[in-house]
Amino acid sequence: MMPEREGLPQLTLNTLCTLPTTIMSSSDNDGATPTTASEPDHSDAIKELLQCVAESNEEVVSRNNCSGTYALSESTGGLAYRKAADSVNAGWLDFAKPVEEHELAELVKACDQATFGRGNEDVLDLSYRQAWKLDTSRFLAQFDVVKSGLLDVVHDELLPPDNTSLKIDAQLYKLNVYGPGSHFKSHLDTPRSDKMFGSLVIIFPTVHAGGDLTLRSQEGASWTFESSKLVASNTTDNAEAPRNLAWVAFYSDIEHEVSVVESGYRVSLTYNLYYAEDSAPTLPNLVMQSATPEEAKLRNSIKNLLASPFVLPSGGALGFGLSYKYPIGMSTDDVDFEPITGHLKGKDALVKRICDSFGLECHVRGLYDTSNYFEHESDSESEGDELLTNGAYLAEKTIYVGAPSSYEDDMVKALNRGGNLRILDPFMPLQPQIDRKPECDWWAKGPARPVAVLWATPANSLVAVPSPALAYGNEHDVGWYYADLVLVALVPPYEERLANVGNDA
Ligand SMILES: O=C(O)CCC(=O)C(=O)O
Ligand SMILES: [Fe+2]
Repeated sequence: MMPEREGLPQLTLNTLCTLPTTIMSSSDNDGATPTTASEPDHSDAIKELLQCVAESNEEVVSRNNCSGTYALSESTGGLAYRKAADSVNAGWLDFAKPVEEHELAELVKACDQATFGRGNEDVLDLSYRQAWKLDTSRFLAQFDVVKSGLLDVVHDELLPPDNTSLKIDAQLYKLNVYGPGSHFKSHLDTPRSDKMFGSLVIIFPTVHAGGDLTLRSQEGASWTFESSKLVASNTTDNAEAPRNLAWVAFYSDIEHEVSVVESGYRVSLTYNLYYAEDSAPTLPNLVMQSATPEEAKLRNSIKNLLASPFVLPSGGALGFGLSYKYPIGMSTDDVDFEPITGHLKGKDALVKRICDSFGLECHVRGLYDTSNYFEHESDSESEGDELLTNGAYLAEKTIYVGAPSSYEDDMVKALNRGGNLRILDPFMPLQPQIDRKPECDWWAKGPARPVAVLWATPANSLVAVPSPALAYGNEHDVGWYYADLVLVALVPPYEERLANVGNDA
């Protein structure tokens, strides 16, 4: 069942990184009291260090796709399909040889119109998507994605280099045919599991024009996969030459669209890419061998931040708004964000790798803020001895709130659980910590610990709540949604972290 969450106000955290006028002083201050205006003010220095991390993070270009071609042979280009759902009559196409347009028109006759997911339903809207599809129950392709070796390339290009035992499970999803006028407007691919990270499309060699796939990164950069050209090189000339299919894999939360097919037919297979069940966690402290200059700069800027005695002298946390979105199960039970920590994508994985190398403990968390939800004053006492406090939290699990009437109690209680962190005044992130000497075991049971959080890269938003109006996917699935999350890197007190920061491994 879909949780009722639409009633929750969406807060913006634009002011989250605003620096206060009073801040803690250097390590000789035990952090118990804010400094006054007469004491040295290091806020500009800290601001600059944070700015440098944010800027170098923006400069890092991490891969969100990979692509190529694959030469078909006699036994890998065949496609059998049932002519109708209730018919035993089958059609046969061999893409290793030239395929005539009328054969593809026959295939289209066997297909259904492709729908797409909008909110909670599959809709047929030809202005948004015009294409045909066959479900996997209706066709059999000779092409074997595992034997092709293609997943090994995807593994090398899109999975974190420090997670060598992570395997890819590719699930065949649909056969699609795009004919003249077909297209698919901008969308994200619907998440179908918390293990799903990517999409793979293979395009068979057929003569067609248009139907290119454009991907748009979060940073606004776009890249076009001209599949029509990649397969054209050998669809027109020598009938005997080996024929290549074109393939592309990308993170499925990347916005993408298929341009209008101008002529001919574009036949594709789509796969959903998952982390295989037995995937092992990330290896700690593995150092990148081939960091790009931008990656090295990011590492250096984080190092400079940690090496400053003015930055979180008694410890705290660095917060990084993640660049990618991650699928979360739609459930009335709490869903743990922690497994995502070992499955970060691209640039997000890089940030974690750098923090790991400086000995910072990293966790993916959801950012929730109750400070503006409720009218009553914060710090209300409730059952037991727990102090329930309104404010911004880094939660280890999703917070499910039931009926609107109980938002307040449910949210505040759930957020004040042990394992969560309460951000010390998010609008004054440099305030000294309440606890002078934070214990190492910050995730131990008990009420949420207050912690000073510096935002190295801004949080995009609070944990995204499912919003049907915004959810456009390739076929709807009620079970999952994409969430905006944050990476929290726990920063030990200045003296304790110095050894690791000095270590330039
Ligand atoms: O065919 C393509 O290139 C992409 C198709 C697509 O985005 C989808 O099926 O979700
Ligand atoms: Fe898609």
